[in-house]
Amino acid sequence: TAEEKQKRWTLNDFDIGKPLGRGKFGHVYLAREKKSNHIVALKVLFKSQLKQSQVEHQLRREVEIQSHLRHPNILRLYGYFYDQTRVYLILEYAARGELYKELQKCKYFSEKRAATYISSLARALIYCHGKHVIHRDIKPENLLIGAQGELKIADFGWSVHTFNRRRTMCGTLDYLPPEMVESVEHDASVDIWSLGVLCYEFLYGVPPFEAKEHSDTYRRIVKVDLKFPMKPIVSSSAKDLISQMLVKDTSQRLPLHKLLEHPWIVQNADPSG
Ligand SMILES: COc1ccc(C(=O)Nc2ccccc2)cc1NC(=O)CCSCc1cnc2[nH]ccc2c1
Repeated sequence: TAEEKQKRWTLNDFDIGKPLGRGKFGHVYLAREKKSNHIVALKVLFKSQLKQSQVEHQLRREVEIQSHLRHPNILRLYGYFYDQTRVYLILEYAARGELYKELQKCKYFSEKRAATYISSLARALIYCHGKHVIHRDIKPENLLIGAQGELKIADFGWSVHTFNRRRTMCGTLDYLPPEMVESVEHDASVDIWSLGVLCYEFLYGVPPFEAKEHSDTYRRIVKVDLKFPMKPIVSSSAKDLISQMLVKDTSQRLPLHKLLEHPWIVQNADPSG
């Protein structure tokens, strides 16, 4: 609400619960806001670590970006506060946890589940691109599952406004499109490539360009060395969609709104997302 928006939060406003995980810059705890009993995830970041990694400006930009994003498939950042030594992010709590753990457990997803996830992510990315935000780091580790089974894009550690594109290498190579691996200018179409990689991994349980060595993954990405295994059985319609997203020429990648009209999505995605 509006009053929650500008309220000055302090640690005393929350009961702290179990640890939810440990990020690069700090720990995340389940927490309950005392007055409303609202369950949230409280991410604690150490100022000292932010300073030594020179990411304070990035955190400020991210909080700025997040405060304008409202979408059912994007994890909310409700607010933040700080004390002498720490910065606290008040984040939405995704009750069904981390997607990559679910993917490890199931090995791979059914076509209906994969299509439902991909279409909800496409709608979230269309929303972000409409606000000139490209995410650039769509991978299973950055996705959480809400109480109704809906997917939430959860980590904006690398989202940037399209006008100030940066060429930092972020995390694993598997999800990076050729133009980022070759470190040339890139735009919102990087998210289409990553969504194609994600769709492949949802259906096969491994990313399309996986290789033992980084150098081999790099070679496979820039060559777009896309192969579909015989197992598990995947419909040709799904392969057709993936082949239209994993295209080297960024202008030839299937636009996100066209993805939502693709037969595989129309026939398999649950509209409620
Ligand atoms: C909108 O989201 C975020 C916004 C900002 C940042 C962030 O740390 N930015 C940063 C930090 C330092 C330097 C620069 C930028 C992180 C997130 N998101 C997460 O960290 C997701 C997991 S924490 C939440 C959460 C929820 N629900 C769960 N259910 C199970 C586990 C779990 C875990």
